[in-house]
Parts: sequence; C-alpha cells; structure tokens
Amino acid sequence: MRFDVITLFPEQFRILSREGVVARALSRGIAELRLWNPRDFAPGPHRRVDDRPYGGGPGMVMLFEPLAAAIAAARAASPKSQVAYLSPQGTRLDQDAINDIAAKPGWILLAGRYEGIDERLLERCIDQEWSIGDYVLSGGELPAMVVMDAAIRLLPGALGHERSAYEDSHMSGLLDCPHFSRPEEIDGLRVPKVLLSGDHGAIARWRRQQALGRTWLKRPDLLAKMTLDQATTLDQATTLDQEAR
Ligand SMILES: NC(=O)c1ccc(NCc2cccc(O)c2)nc1
Repeated sequence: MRFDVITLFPEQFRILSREGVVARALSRGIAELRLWNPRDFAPGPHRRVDDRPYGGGPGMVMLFEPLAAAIAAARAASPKSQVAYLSPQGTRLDQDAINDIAAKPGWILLAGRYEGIDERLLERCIDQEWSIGDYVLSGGELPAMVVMDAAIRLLPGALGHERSAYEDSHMSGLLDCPHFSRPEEIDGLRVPKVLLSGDHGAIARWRRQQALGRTWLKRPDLLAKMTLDQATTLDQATTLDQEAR
C-alpha cells in the first residue's frame, strides 16, 4: 500500500520510519511512503504557499497553485491513488472507514496548515475529506499519521503472524475486554480465576461478555450501531454461557 503525503513539514514524518509497526511495514515494503512539499511547486523567487484570505479575517490560506501542482505530481507517481484532505470539516473516521481505506492500493494525503486551503482545491483536486475527530490541530500532519498507522497495521504481515488486527475489539464493534499479566495478585487485586483456568472456551466467553458489558456501560452508542447479525452472534454466545453455568 502506498501513501503519498503532501505537507509543508516532511520532517515530521520521520517518526514513522523510526520504530514500531509502521516502520517495520515500511522497511519490509508492506507499505510505502513518499513525501511532497508544496513549497517545491511554488513559483517565483518567494515560493509562496499561503496568502491572506479574501474577505479579510485572521490567519492565512494555503494557495491553490502549489497544492494543485503537488497533487498532480503525486497523482502522476501514484495513478491508482485517490486524494484525501485531512480537516475538521471532513467525514469522521471510524474503524469501518479505516478498513475501507486499508483495502485500497494507495492514498495521496493532503495535510493542511494555517486556516485551511483554497476551497477550489476541494472542487477540482480532492476526492475525499476526512476528520480524525471534532477538534482542531495546528496541522493535518498528525491526522495523516493517525490514518496511516490505523490502516497499515491492518495490512497482512504488518502485525506479524502471532496476532491479527481483526481480533481487535473495535473490529468486532465492541470495546476491548480487560487484560491482565504477572503477578497474579497486586495489592490485594487478583486476576479473574477464569483466566487462570486453561478453559479456552470459558475464557473466550468471559472476554466476550466483558467486552459486551463494558460497551453497554461506556459506549452504548456502539451497541446501537451494531448490525443485526453481530447482535445475533452475541446473543448466541451469551445463551451458550448461560447454558454452561
Ligand atoms: N480533526 C482533524 O482531522 C483535523 C485535521 C486538520 C487539522 N488542522 C489543519 C486544518 C486543516 C483545515 C482546516 C483547519 O481549520 C485546520 N486539525 C484537525
């Protein structure tokens, strides 16, 4: 999977190739990253990439021409990639959206700065607009890295064979179950007996029930969103557990 990122701060992306799942995926060629700086596409001696907004108001707007040229160059290098702009005005991403993103051959991510970009870019050059949450950051670089991390970890081989991202809680539409490790007792707090029992069926049911209970308590909105078939599967698991008791 290939990511082309258009950013005024390419140095910020070094962190991705240093350590962790994304760095390993990049070094193994499971994912590729190429950076494009709009300043390299800005004409004239001053190579301007921003200017004051028409109509007045605070801050600066990123200019159409350098961004359109950078996008065109990235599209030429990655013809199968669509262009996505990270902004608070974008479609809110969730795990389903990330699954869809990870299924594509590549993406050209535009990281905005200042007050945003000339609106005509959205008309002419951008295919999708995404938000990682309802808050404003100083730039789109961190949101771009969030999207890359969430998508790359889903790629085959990225997490290694010992586990698949598809066991993650949010892949099941639920919050995660509790996790415990050594020692068995800390300050009077013990590990739930079932996890020490070696009964993998009982452990799987306990974990499912814990995930369901936590989701019910902390994020009932996620339960409402669950599709009927998932809910049916949960019912079956719960019924099995009640029969087992
Ligand atoms: N929630 C997000 O995904 C997100 C994305 C970008 C960003 N900052 C750059 C920017 C870009 C456009 C307009 C704007 O006001 C700020 N901040 C938050």
